[in-house]
Amino acid sequence: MHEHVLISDSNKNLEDRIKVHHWWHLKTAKERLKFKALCKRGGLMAVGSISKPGQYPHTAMPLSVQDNFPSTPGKAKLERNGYFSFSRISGRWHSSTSAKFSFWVIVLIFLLACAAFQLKFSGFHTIGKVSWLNNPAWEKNVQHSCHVKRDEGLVVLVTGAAGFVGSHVSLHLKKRGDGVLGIDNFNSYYDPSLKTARRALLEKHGVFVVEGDINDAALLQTLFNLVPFTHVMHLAAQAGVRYAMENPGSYVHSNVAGLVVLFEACKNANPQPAIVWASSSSVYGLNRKVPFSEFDRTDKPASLYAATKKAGEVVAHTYNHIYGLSITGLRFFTVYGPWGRPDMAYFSFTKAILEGNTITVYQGPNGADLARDFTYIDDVVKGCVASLDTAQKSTGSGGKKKGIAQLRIFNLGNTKPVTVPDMVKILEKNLKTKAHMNIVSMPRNGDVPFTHANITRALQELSYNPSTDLETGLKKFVHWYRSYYDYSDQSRSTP
Ligand SMILES: O=C(O)[C@H]1O[C@H](OP(=O)(O)OP(=O)(O)OC[C@H]2O[C@@H](n3ccc(=O)[nH]c3=O)[C@H](O)[C@@H]2O)[C@H](O)[C@@H](O)[C@H]1O
Repeated sequence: MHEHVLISDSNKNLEDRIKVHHWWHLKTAKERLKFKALCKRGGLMAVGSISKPGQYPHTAMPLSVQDNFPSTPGKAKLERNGYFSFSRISGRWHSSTSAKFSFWVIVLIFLLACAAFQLKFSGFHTIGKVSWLNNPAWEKNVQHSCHVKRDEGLVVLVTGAAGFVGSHVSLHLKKRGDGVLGIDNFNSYYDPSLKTARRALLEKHGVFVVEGDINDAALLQTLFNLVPFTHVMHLAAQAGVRYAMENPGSYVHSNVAGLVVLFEACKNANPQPAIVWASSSSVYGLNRKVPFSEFDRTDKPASLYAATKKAGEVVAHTYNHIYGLSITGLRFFTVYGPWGRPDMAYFSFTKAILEGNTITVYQGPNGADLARDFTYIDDVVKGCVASLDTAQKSTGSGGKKKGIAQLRIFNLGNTKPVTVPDMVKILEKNLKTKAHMNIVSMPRNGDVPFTHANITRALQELSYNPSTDLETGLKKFVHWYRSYYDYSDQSRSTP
C-alpha cells in the first residue's frame, strides 16, 4: 500500500509549519524508517491515521504546532501520541493548500461546536450572551440592583424573580426601597416571553435579574461574594400539580436538588441570610380535616409536586437544625392574578373562553365540585413581605451553627374556598362570554378535591389578613389579560 505523507520542516510560523515540503511514498520499511528519522531531526511529530498496525501516519507536523491545537473532548481530539486523519481523498492529498484549508475549517467548526455545547450544557454562566465571569459591567448591575434606599432596608436575593409571585414580590420590595437582585433560569415550562416581559418590567424599576439556575453553586457563590444579602426570598421552583406525571425529574431537580444547592450557598455565606421560601398547600394531600392547619399531618401527598414540596420542608428543618439558618416556609393556596401562570386553570380557561374553545372541568367523587382556596397575588405578596420583615437572623457563620434559629411554616390562603364551576362563572361574567364546558371525572393525576386554609397563625405572627375575594381578583386579572394579550400588539403571541 502506498502511503502519501505530508511533512513540514519549517519553524517560521504556523502557516509555514504545515506547508508541504515533500511527498513521500512509504513503500518499504527502509522508507518508513527514513521518514521517522526525518521527523525526529526536524522536531516533527507524525500525525495521521494508521490503517494497519505498524503503519506510519499520513502526515507530520512539529510538536510545537500541536500545542496550538485545542484540547477538546471527543473523537477528533488530537493527541500527542495519537493520530488524526485529515481530509484524505482516495489516499492522496490533492494539494497542500486544500489540505491546510480543510484542516483549519475542521478545527474552526469543532471549536465552535464545543463552545456551543459548553454554553448549552455545562452551566456556562451567561446573561443573555454575556458571561458573568470577570465581567465588571455585570457585577456593577448586580451591586446597583442591591442598593438600599431606606433606613434598615433589606438586601434580598429573589429566586424565580421572573416568575409570577417572584416578579410581584421583587417589585414590591424595590418600590419600598429595599435592595433586590433577581435570579431566574427562564425555563420553558410555560411561555418564556411572559417571563421576559416580567423581567423588562422589573428592570424598568431597577431590579436586575440574573439569568441562571439555582442549581449553579458557582453562580450562587459569586453572588454571595459580591453582595451581603440579608434575606433570600426563594420562589424558584417547578410548579404545577399535574405536570409532575409528565416530567418528574424536573421537580426533583428544582424543588429538592435546587433547594439544597441554595441552602448550601446560604449556609456558607457570611453573613448567613434569613430565608423565606415557597412551599405549597398541596402538602396537605389527602387531608380531609378542614380548614387545613399547619399542625395537621402532611405525610400523604397526592402528587410528586406535593411530595417535593414536603421534602423541601423536611430539608429546611435539617439546615435550620444543623447550620442555624433562619427559615420560613409559606404554603401558598392556588395563587392567581395579573401576570399569572398560563398553566393554571383560571388563566388557561380565560384564553379558551375568549377563543371559543372548550374547557375541561374536573369533578370529584360522586359528582362533587372541586374547590380551591384561590388567593389573590397582592395578599400573597403581603404575606411574603411580612415574613421577610419578621424573620430573625440566621445564627450560623462559617458554616457552623452558633445558636437556635427560627423555623416557621405559614398557610397563605384566602380562607374562602370557591368551586371550580363558580370560578368559571366569574370568568364568564368578566369576559362576557359563555364557556363551553366538558365536565369529566377528576383523573388520577395528583389533584386533590379541595383546599381550605386556616390562617390563624399567619394572622397572629404576620398580621396576614387577605382582603381580595375571587370576584374582585378575577376582575383585575381579566383586565390585565385583555391589556396584555388584547392583540393591540400583533407581535405578541397569546399564551
Ligand atoms: O396551591 C397550591 O399549592 C398549588 O396551586 C395550584 O395548583 P391547583 O390548585 O391545582 O391549581 P390549578 O391548576 O389552577 O387548578 C385549579 C382547579 O382547577 C381544576 N382544573 C384544572 C385544570 C383543568 O383543565 N380543569 C380543571 O378542572 C383543578 O382540578 C383544580 O381543582 C398551582 O398550580 C400549583 O403550582 C400549586 O401552587
